Amino acid sequence: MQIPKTGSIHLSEWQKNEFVLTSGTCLPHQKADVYRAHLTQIQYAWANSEISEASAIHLFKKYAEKCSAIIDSDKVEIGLNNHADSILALARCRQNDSDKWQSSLTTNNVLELKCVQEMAEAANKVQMCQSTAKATVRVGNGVSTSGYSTVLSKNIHRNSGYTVSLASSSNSQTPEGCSNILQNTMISAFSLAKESTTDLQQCPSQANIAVNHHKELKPSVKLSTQSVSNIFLPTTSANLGKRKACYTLEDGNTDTQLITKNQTLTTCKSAVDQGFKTAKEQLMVDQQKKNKQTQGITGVSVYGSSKRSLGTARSRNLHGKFVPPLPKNEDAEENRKLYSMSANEMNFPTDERLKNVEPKMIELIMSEIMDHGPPVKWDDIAGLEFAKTTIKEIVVWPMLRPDIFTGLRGPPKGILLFGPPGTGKTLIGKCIACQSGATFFSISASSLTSKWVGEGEKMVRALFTVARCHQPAVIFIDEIDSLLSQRGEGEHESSRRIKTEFLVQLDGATTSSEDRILVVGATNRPQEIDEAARRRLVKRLYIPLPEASARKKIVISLMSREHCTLTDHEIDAIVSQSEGYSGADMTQLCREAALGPIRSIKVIDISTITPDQVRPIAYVDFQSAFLTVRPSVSQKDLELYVNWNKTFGCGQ
Ligand SMILES: Nc1ncnc2c1ncn2[C@@H]1O[C@H](COP(=O)(O)OP(=O)(O)OP(=O)(O)O)[C@@H](O)[C@H]1O
Repeated sequence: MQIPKTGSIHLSEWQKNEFVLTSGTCLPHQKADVYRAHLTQIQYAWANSEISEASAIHLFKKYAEKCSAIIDSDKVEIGLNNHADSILALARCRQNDSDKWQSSLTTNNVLELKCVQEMAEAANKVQMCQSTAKATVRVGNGVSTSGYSTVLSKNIHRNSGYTVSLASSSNSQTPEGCSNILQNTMISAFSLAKESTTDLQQCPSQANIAVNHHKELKPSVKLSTQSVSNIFLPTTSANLGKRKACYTLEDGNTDTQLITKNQTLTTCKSAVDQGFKTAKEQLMVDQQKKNKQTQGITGVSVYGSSKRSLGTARSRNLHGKFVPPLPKNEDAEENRKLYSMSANEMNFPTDERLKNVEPKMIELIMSEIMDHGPPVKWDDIAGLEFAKTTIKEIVVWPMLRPDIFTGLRGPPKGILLFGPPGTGKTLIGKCIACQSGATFFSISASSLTSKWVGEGEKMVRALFTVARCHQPAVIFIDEIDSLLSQRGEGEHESSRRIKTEFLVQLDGATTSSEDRILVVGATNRPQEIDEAARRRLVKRLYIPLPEASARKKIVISLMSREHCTLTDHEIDAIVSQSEGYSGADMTQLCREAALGPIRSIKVIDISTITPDQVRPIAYVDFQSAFLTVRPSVSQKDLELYVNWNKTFGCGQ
């Protein structure tokens, strides 16, 4: 064994202690005392340059670890930690009496505590028996620097539930001397604590009291609920000139900075810290680790916290950029994997409401039904002025200002957009979501009945549940007629169940004033929707074919992004020629015309031609396009819409 040889490490004392250790009859607390004494001696020796820095670090670490192993061990035979456990258990029992308990202890009234006053008195007594040595004690958030302080803290904690550190400055009055006096103080502190639940409750948070008994200073007491007192051992008076360190620990600074000649104690401290942790410190470290883990996982969570993050992401301002709830980049695969894991596997806090929903369904809804496309502005929708104005008034404003649109002004929970295909119903649904800051879920009703055979009903339930978690939300159901068609003889059982579930969910959204969910149904066959469903979709808006002005707007808008030579006159000619075309037809017409210049390139040149060599789109290309792109809506169908609008529609 490596034994320091000279000076303040008294060889005889060291050997005597070693003998106690190896006697075989040594009790845990005696062993701990021996190690503590060793630690003290090592520090003295180092402070007086009697041993090298390297030796000091090595020895300090070694004995600090040994000491800690005894103090922190919960085993009755070899450890001392059981007392603390008993106190904590006792405290917990008391705590159960009142969950709402709050400590009455404050930094001001703690000075009036009997135990604190007694401790101050004890400090004075210790001071009397001190030599001229000096000690500096600082209270901080840092971990204990010396095994010695920890041992003292432990002793006191065992008895009182308080963590108290005493700075002893004497090399002759090593901890035993001080702790004897402190024992009495702490016993009374504990008695005091026992008398009051309040005081016992203080145990977990541990009032840390540090007594500064610097000779020239009056004893002072500091208390901080989360701090661990620190103590730095002093030098002897005989070696003041050789004193190595000015030890400083700032309150609240866990990265202790010890200003020493060679930063020695810092090294020493970190060496000690690595192996020497009190039970409380270990608990705090473990707790922090746990918290970090939870936060880390929550960071990628889509549910639970995501409810907030999605909410934030979507609560953009009116013209803010649409932020998709899921990143559409290489992380998508990662997210996909995460969603496919069950909530339990992921071990993150899920939204309570999602607990009964199959993770598989949540994944589908998040990845396939929740829309992540580019934002749509009202201006992107050509024409349809009446529908747009109505929707802004009855849906978007109420969603933006639910505080004003209350009671009778409350928004409808379901609207129906009906009209010929390709007239912008989906665009409107998306625009409502974007402009009202809502999450947009878009699903085709036919996929509910065909894609998730046997599971459509569950899917409807899951969809509304997820939407509820991401409010405000717009659920757009295309081809809603296939979901809500009138009941007939041949109606399949599963379709009937889906429909029932949908109506139940819609009713739920309607009756709950807190839910900010809007169902937008779109159909080309409004006449097939049954009465019950029609009644629930209170606002039924006709989305007709685009008028001339709207068609012109579509052409101009699409051509503005291309290299084209269309004159105003030519555009007007295209508009008049496209009477009866839907918005989608107009788009298709423009696409077809845009291919004209490419078609005029010789096949042999297609691989070498540069983009600027491709000629601009011209009127002639539209003439050709009209030959292949025909209107998709028949006059007969149009009449049907107009009639249905007259009967059930809410428009002009
Ligand atoms: N009013 C419009 N303004 C601008 N573009 C439009 C308009 N109507 C349709 N379009 C174009 O047609 C495409 C299809 O429109 P959308 O999907 O909204 O029609 P829809 O009425 O939902 O059709 P469907 O009934 O077949 O589902 C749009 O992407 C857009 O390019």
